[in-house]
Amino acid sequence: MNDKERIAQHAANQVADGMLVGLGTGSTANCFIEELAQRSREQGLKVTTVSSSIASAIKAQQLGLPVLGFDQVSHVDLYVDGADEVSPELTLLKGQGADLVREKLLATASKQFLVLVESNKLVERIGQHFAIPIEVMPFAWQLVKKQLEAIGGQGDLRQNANKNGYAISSHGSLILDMRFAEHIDAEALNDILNSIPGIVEHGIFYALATTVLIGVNGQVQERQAANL
Ligand SMILES: O=C(CO)[C@H](O)[C@H](O)COP(=O)(O)O
Repeated sequence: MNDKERIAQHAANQVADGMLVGLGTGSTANCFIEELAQRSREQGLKVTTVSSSIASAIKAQQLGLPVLGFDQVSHVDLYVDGADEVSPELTLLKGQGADLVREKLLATASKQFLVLVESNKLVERIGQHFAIPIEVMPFAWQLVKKQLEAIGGQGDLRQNANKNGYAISSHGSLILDMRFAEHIDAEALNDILNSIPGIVEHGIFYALATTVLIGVNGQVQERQAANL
């Protein structure tokens, strides 16, 4: 079992009977979906799920997990997802996929948000390895980009996988991948991005994670948010 599978199994073991579980998106979230389905099959664990993406919903359904539509849920007990970067204060960078809106909705609505990462995702500051993904209304991208450049942002629209057009999010938005100067910290940037009209959502998840499970050299380390 590798570190990713180990943290996924650890997370699946924290799911209790009757929970409504939010499913994340990406390779780590996929491992968690597999582990959860296995517990449901082999131990009779009864759960309902809601998914942050169509890809994860299909995977969960194929493995026999019940998946509710997003508009059918009014609460979520536990949301489990990966991340691209995790800072020492447990701020996250997410969104290398294109499902930020649902991911942030689940992170905000859940009683607990459990984040699963291998140790290479730990960073000193958000934006250290990746640009910040910013979903924008298609008609607003130039105006938003100009405002981001005014605070020192540099970047451009994300290309699609074939590099023959622009990437489109699950909700039809364009994605600006922007880098910012080191002196703008994640909290300040989060506030700025939340306040610019035309931005649908962005990849900084500030003060949302309740617990981070870190897979490192065959061990699982657990970090709890300071405000708990
Ligand atoms: O935020 C995400 C998708 O929008 C993913 O959770 C993040 O990109 C990590 O993916 P992986 O588990 O494949 O490394």
